Amino acid sequence: MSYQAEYSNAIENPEGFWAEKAADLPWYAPPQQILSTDDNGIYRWFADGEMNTAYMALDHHVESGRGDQDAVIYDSPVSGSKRKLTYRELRDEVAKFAGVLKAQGVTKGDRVVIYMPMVPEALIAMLGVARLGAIHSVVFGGFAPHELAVRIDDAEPKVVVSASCGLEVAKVIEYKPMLDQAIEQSAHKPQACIILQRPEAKAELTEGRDIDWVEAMAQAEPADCVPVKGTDPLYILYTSGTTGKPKGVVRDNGGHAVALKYSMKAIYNMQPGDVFWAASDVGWVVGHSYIVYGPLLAGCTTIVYEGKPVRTPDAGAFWRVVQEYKAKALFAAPTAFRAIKKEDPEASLLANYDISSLQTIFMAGERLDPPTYDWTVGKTGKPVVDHWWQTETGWAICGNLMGIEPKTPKAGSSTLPVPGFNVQILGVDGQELPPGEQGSIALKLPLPPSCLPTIWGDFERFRTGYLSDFPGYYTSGDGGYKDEEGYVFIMGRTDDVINVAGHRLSTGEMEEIVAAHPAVAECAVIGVNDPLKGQAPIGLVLLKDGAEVEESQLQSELVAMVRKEIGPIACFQRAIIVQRLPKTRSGKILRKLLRQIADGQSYTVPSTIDDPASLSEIESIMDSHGLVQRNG
Ligand SMILES: CCC(=O)SCCNC(=O)CCNC(=O)[C@H](O)C(C)(C)COP(=O)(O)OP(=O)(O)OC[C@H]1O[C@@H](n2cnc3c(N)ncnc32)[C@H](O)[C@@H]1OP(=O)(O)O
Repeated sequence: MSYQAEYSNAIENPEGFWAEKAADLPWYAPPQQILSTDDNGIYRWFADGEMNTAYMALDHHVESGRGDQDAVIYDSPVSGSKRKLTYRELRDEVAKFAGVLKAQGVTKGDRVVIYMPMVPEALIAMLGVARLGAIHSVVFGGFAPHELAVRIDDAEPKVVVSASCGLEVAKVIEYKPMLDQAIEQSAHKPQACIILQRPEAKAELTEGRDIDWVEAMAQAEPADCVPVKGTDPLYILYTSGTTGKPKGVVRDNGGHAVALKYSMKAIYNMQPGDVFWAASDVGWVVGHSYIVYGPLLAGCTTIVYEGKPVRTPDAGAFWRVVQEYKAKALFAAPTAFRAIKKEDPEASLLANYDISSLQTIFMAGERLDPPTYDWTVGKTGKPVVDHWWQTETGWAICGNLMGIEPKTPKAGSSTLPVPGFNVQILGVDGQELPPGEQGSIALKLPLPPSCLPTIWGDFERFRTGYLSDFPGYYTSGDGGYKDEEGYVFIMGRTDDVINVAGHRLSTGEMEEIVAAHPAVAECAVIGVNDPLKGQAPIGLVLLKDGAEVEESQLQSELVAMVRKEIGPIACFQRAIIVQRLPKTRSGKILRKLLRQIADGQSYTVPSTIDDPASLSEIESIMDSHGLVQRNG
């Protein structure tokens, strides 16, 4: 089948196309209703199908003879441990953990928050929740207590699952005190917390609320899979929006399973039994889709890696893991390869390893810049596939379909739309733009299976945030263009969301934190180009009249505040004092112009500017602080 035939089939006959893909999964009752609309008027997939995602990902494989195959390989250079679980072992652990949750009263539709490091128990917890037809919400371990509290209040979990600690390079991060602080801050109180004690730190358990993972598992009765409808939620995953309140992206069980199973073959060219490695974290959508559900639904072996691309112990870490487990596909964010390139520019450590099992390197999570693309292709000799997707979709919108018809790649492009996604570049008037012209990237409805049907508890936010800019389309929030051959080039966000080391963050939220400093009258936080992390946030701060504070003192206080409220992953390290911020006559800060100045790009002064002199003024302050990049 050619790419074109597959793509046209999915767009022209979506119900037939996805009915066929759904038939590739073991439903309890196969869906008769393939595409329908819900009470909000949103397209939904497989509404009347009956299924259980954990059954499809585990029990089904054991029943069909895959029980002795490795399901999960855990490799943790930071703790010095390795462990393998077969499909049978994983199924049994998951059934027992589902029993632990059931004993706490967790039933279908209940929420369970999971705040865990990269250990197999994180997957066991996720799949255990899915087994009961409950809804998990995994919170990335790099988030601070405040972020966890916001998510606890929104998801209102019956139970929280966590660990005593996470392990970063040469440091132990105690999770349990952060969980305690979060629960103290949140209005909603979970009735129980299940805590995995790790040898590197022992957590104090709160009497009457906290339960020891090992003790609970020892007493647990395995629980059976609970059937759910295709449209019942499997998980909520929070992602940054333009304000401080994250958006709870809701993922259906049915569409998710169908899309991920399809993607494992079509995009990643994986067969049952192959080893797939997504070097991400279960706290991100890449981790949900391609550390946990995609590989397991497809009968592959997945690698859970608790380490970094560098410093664990060196920049050969990725090549070592590929060699040791014969990984066929490696999926990571471009920032990981920039980190390797920085420490080992000639990739000389690669010569120590045999990476012949590796067929393709996949990258996503942020824009893949052409120098990183060229370096990775040049040094590894492997095809590199840049693919573009979002937490909201759960899988790739554009990519190079390695299992259908690999296309000639173009550096800077995520190749072509994936079957099911009708990708269009729209101008401000909603009209499709010709090749080469940059505009908003919009997806014509219906979206294919797995894409979000709502924001948890806030349909209106979903409607206004995604569906109201261009009627009949989903607005991605990313801008870009297509070339004459239809290749899609993603150029970056059109809103105030930034991407730091593959972590999607809100500058609006950082502004709220910075503005809370007693000396700050007003501020703008912008994302500027960063050679390692892709983007980095910087704060431009206007002091209150009479406020007396040294710039360096203010900077360290603001850095500490952002770190405390959001977490270390915000990488907020620079803040400078300015005399005024460039604004329109109606008082809107010209953030895009500030970004262009910092990135050394040419810019057009808008006719609506209040005072054009404010631009040269701010440029000279930013320049004097080394915050203006000189290109070329
Ligand atoms: C396609 C849809 C999507 O976009 S899904 C999102 C995909 N994104 C990803 O997979 C993320 C890719 N990025 C990474 O894996 C890391 O950033 C890599 C490249 C490995 C670099 O790691 P690192 O050197 O730690 O830098 P960083 O910027 O990530 O971390 C900054 C500070 O945060 C800390 N941190 C990080 N992770 C955790 C964690 N799980 N728990 C606790 N702390 C964490 C780091 O230690 C670092 O702290 P510090 O500032 O040094 O004190």
